Amino acid sequence: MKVAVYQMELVPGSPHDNREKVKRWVGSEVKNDKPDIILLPEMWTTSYVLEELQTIADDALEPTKSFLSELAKEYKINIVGGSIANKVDDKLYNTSLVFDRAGNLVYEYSKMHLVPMLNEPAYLTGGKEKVQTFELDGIRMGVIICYDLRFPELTRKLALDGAQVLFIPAEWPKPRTNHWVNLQIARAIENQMYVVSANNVGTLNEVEYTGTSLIADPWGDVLVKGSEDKEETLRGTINPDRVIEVRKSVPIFESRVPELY
Ligand SMILES: O=C(O)CCC(=O)C(=O)O
Repeated sequence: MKVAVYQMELVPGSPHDNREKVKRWVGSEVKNDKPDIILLPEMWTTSYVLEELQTIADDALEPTKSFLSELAKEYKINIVGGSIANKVDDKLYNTSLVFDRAGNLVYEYSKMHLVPMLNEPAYLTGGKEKVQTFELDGIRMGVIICYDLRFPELTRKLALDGAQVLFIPAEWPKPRTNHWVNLQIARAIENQMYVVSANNVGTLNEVEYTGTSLIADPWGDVLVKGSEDKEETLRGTINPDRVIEVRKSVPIFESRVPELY
């Protein structure tokens, strides 16, 4: 399964411009070498303009849900649509949308861990639904959003439910780059799964975002890593046999004793 990640520089506060950017990017990536699945960053329609979100967020996932569904259908590709600011009954959620090649919404997840360091709880509401895995082209996968990466029990739950691939849309700031990179590799090693992330780049309100999106394999080897400051595309391949191979050679899932911890 071929993956393309959009490490994107967002246009703050302009969902229309960001949707146009994504449309152009998908068009050119498909022409270059058609991926099976694409990944976008966190809050890619609006960027991190928390104070403006009440006016510019999607309304019950629209219009971005229809936009991504049409893109998936037109190009016959799977889309892990990063996440978007989503208003439901005046509450704002940070919601990820996943589409199959026919444009069907196969999963949605609202970020459950809100970031105190960025004052997110003052603006956003945490998702309350239990996490689930989803399947695309016969491969079981999961998605978490940015700060969720710091909670290993969340990713472990997805792995125990059969996920072989973890997607992470993010808007992760530069001062904590080492946490961003090392925690992703840790999640790949401890769960013996692929980790595929899309962070953004650029600066907003004096916060610099750190790029370094990556694709790590189930051994924890980084197959490809983005720069810290350039918009770019990362490409890699997911091979489910590699997950099985690694899980056989170091059988941690068989060695667990969860009744003791
Ligand atoms: O955990 C961090 O250091 C950054 C998290 C973050 O920026 C986010 O969840 O949007």
